[in-house]
Amino acid sequence: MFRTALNEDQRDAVRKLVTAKDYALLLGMPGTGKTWTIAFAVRVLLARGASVLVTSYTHSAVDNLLLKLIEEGVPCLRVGKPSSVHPGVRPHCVNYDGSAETTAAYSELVASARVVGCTCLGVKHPLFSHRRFEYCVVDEAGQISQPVVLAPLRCADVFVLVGDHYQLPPLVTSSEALEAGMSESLFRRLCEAHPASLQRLSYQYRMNGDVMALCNDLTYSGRLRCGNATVGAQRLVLPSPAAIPPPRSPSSLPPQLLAPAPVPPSTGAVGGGSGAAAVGSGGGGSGGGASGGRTARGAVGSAADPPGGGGLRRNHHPARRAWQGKTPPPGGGGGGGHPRSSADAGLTPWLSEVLHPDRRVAFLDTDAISPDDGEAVEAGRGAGGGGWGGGVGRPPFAGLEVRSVAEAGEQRGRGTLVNAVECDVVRLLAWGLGVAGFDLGGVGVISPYRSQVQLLQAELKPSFPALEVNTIDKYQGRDKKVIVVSFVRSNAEGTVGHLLRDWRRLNVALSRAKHKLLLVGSLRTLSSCAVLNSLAGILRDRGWVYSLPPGAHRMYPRAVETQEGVGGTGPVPGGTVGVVRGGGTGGTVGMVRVAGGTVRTVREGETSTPWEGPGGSAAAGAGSTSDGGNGGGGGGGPREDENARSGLGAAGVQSGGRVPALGESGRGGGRGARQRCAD
Ligand SMILES: Nc1ncnc2c1ncn2[C@@H]1O[C@H](COP(=O)(O)OP(=O)(O)OP(=O)(O)O)[C@@H](O)[C@H]1O
Repeated sequence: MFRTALNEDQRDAVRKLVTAKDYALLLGMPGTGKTWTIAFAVRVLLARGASVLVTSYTHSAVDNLLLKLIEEGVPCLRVGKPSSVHPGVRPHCVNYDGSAETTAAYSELVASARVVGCTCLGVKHPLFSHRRFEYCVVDEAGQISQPVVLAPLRCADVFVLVGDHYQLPPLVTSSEALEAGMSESLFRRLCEAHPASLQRLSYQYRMNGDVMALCNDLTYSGRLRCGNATVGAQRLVLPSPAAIPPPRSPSSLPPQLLAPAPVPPSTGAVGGGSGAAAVGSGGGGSGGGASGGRTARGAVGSAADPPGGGGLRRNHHPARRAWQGKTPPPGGGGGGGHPRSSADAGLTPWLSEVLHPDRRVAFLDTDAISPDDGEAVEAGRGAGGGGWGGGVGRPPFAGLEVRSVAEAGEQRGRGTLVNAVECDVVRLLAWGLGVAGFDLGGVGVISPYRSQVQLLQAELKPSFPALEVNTIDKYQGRDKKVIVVSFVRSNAEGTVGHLLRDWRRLNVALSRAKHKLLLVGSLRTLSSCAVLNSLAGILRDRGWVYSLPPGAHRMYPRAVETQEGVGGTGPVPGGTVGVVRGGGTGGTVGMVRVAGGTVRTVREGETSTPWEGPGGSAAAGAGSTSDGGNGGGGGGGPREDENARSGLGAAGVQSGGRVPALGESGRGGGRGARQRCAD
């Protein structure tokens, strides 16, 4: 009867859901098949003659479930504006064909449907005033506030809440509402009050063994398991790894390389190379199979590291040479064969190293990139003579405050927080993946800060349109083969901010990658916060910290070139320049904060006039707190600078900053302010 094969946990879950007398709870860790299981349970209920209301907070979550049901041939009715509904579900929208010409006919459609899908807020539609269902299934229930979830629950005799309260809680921005406990979902409350009603799903089908081990160590205490050995062994496959050229010192770049070059295609091999067989095959790595991450730890630390050892700290150790030897020789591969100067000889081929398929998780530490001793600055200056965008302390934009990259990794404006060095590193990673023939549609770049997302989008999308850049919050429920996280925070004071201190946001960020997880940040800064220090400890223990060499973000000439053409798209409004930089290509780029927190890159020489460029309003994106699903939920998003957030309370960290183990309440976190400024 059913095509879906369930694992043991999923079978237990279906049993629990269909036999519930009043309610049941399903806690599904990332990628454990919640949608898969609910769809199965709904079909069982239908076979027993029941009716089911399928709901969630966002349109995308409702449609995700309906798509699965539609795929299985289940007749569904969708209530909601067709323009907000997934195209695959649209034909199932109520009265989509226009055949119901009267209100009575319209109501009859809803009254007779056995499976109806609608957002929680959509249930306020008059069509639901007389309609009752035997069951109501709420997906992503851990993210829905109590007043919102009550609306659909009152339409049914039995309800099922599905979620994971180890991921982000409901978004609440009002401090009054927070004090009243509104950031705690009903799902969480019931899980804690009535654990007997709870069924857990533990077998995940998303992350490879190393990514899963990281989530297990930090959040799930080893309870997350691989659904099968194939999932555990997944790794990046690069069609042409040898096409990644060797690094160059920016000072040695020949002038012809400073002209714009074609952007590598997002798919297909670029250049040749013979290293593919060496690095693209085999299912090695660790943590595969169905064992928990903790038990695999010892093995992971040794066997999973690429030959030559993982981790930056060992970067210059002779033992690493064997692995480095897999990268193309100087001048080889698809790098264009430009002659390398003697200054290039000792450079670490970090891009080839971190993109090596055996390195399935890596923290790329930026601390050595711009050391205070000026070493990196030396590397960053060079051809073009502009150094860091016209020189430290020399504002190229009259009347605008300038902060130089050399002074701090992060740059703050009023309401914005960006890190241009991280942006450069991410650009190189995307470029390297593209050069190696990887489809960039399989890459997601995420950051906690909306302004960093805007910077990344402005600088990366023109060159790499297939790449998806978004906030961590918006990525909940999503996955990609490769995930790159830009942490942003890098400062001498060790200030991390509320967004990153929320372990649930961190958990979401770490659990999105299927084949490769690359974390970009300042380990020194991040280690000053308890939760992130735990993460740093785990990464160090496993040998997954890779220290980027000085000047790393400027080493690969082709990628430096991609900066060209991504600058300003309109006149510069008044505001604060967060960062000014050059890169030796003659096109100095600056960051400008404009009203509403929107950040634009601009070119030297542009004037401070009101913004009229494409993309319209400077306030676009600011203050929006939902994914476009339903609105509501708490007004404008908080600003991203820490000052603006002060007074909102501590977010999501239990006493001592420890991440609560599975089964612990973590209530301190739940009561804390949720700073989803990124949304
Ligand atoms: N029993 C199973 N056997 C094989 N594959 C499965 C099984 N259950 C789920 N999957 C696969 O696991 C993947 C994740 O499933 P699903 O989207 O239902 O997970 P989820 O828990 O809803 O994910 P998220 O964490 O994004 O909410 C899907 O590709 C699905 O096909």
